[in-house]
Amino acid sequence: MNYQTILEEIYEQIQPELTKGKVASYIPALKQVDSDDFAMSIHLLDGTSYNIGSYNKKFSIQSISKVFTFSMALELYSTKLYKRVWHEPSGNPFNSLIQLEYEKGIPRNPFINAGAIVTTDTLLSYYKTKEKAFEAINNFINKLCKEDITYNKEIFDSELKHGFRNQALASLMKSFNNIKNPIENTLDTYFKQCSLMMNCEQLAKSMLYLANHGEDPDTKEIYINSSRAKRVNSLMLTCGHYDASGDFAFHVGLPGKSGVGGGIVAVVPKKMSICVYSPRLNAKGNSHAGTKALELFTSKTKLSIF
Ligand SMILES: NC(=O)CC[C@H](N)C(=O)O
Repeated sequence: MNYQTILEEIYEQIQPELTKGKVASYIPALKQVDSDDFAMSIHLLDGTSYNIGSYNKKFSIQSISKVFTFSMALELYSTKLYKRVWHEPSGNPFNSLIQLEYEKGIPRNPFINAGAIVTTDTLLSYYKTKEKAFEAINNFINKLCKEDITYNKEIFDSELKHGFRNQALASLMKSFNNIKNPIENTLDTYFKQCSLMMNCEQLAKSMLYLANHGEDPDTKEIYINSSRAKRVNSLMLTCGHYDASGDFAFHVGLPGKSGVGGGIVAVVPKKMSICVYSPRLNAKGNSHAGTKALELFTSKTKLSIF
């Protein structure tokens, strides 16, 4: 299959979609992007990669970071992690508080904000300080993408200043004793992981371990064991797009994870990983053109898992 030609076709067909949707503004610093931007990268297990658009441009990975922190926490805590965060779709927006009150502070899954905050809290307990916890997260991703990435201080500060809902989620969970560290330390680490900056090519490369049973196809390093890789992929499929996860599975048919920075990563098991970027979001907080581009990709290649 000629993947470069497929990317070129998608690039052409996606143009009318690039002006639809809205860039996230509830974190003010996220607004400072070229709103009609588009990029897509594919990384195959044999190391070959294909790119189109502004694939070298870094953006804030936001909730895509939740895939990395969940992988790390699962490796450290195994099934004990599920006592503090479940593995069911929430059917609610990513920053919703309602279900959390009913369900006594146990978030539905690690890919909504509440679940990701708990996951980060478990890493903080393990690494003891917020500096060491963030360093471990940053190093984990550096290793996966084989480059040193950094966080954007302006985006981090903006989220810290405007993250009222996340503070509410963390406080509510603390009241149920499901946050073990001081809230400010857990949120500091969570906001930093969200403000990590990566480009499409780096993100696609970083996801390869999930297309390969948890193992780096290049170095053979095992990041997570194969049954845990299965768990991460299945949660990406069922929960990776919040209350649009069903819609994403319906139209795209791949495990995927979005972030409000406009990125989406997707995994074609045993074949490749993909990243697409376009900052305008649909009503559910997922990249509008990014979702459409992935739908075009699986339609053209028949590489959906279904
Ligand atoms: N969906 C997202 O990407 C949300 C992440 C964002 N940092 C938040 O907590 O609101």
